Amino acid sequence: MPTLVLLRHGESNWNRENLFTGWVDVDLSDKGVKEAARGGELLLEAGVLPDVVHTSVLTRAIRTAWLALDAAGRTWIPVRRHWRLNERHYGGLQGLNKAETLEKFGAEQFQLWRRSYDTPPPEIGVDQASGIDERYADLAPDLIPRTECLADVVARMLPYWYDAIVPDLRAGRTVLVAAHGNSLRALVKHLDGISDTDIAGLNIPTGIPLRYELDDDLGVISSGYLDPDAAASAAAAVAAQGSKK
Ligand SMILES: O=C(O)[C@@H](CO)OP(=O)(O)O
Repeated sequence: MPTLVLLRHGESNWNRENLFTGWVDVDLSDKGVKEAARGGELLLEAGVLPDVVHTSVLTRAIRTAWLALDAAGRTWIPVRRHWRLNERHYGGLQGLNKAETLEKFGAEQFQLWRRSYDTPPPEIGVDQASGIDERYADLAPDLIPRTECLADVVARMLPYWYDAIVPDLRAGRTVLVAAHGNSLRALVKHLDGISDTDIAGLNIPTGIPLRYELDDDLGVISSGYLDPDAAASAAAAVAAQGSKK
């Protein structure tokens, strides 16, 4: 029975400061480092030992994967990284404070940009796009986003799911995916068949492994956080981020 574990990176320095982050390569805060290690301890305690890990190309997910695997005694497993697991590109909101953005544009516009399925934030200019970062040097310029809504993330994430993650699951491996709030919301939407409307209410907490047991056709048999109480309160805190200065 294939097992898939989704792990959002630990708190980043910009999560701590309540800033929209997206593709900006922000590192973990001290609390995030601890959360990542705790995530690995939860894996160990639950006997969920990954055989392979997939991460985005952003430092906060890469470090989280390593810290969690270190705590679980699994640093030696194969690692694959891909930009398709990156956080949603937040366009012109990147670097802005969430509470100030809510105050300036109002709750409705804020929620549309932040959680609607198909309304992207304002686009950034070509010169500001992440193509200047060498980790994206081999990417066709057209593929480098200048903003994304969640529908865009689903569209760019799914090819990696089918091409790289599904084969590992079909081979019977326990697969860890260390990624981001919105790239994981896109994956959970796909796995659980959540509607375009209902996905607005789903928030993923930092550093708490979310385990899926899948059948041979990769349908979901069961899923749950390894620390459900902590996950519920942390997800509620993510949902409320607009009101936190
Ligand atoms: O800023 C971001 O990139 C994301 C994740 O931290 O934020 P939000 O939860 O508001 O989509």
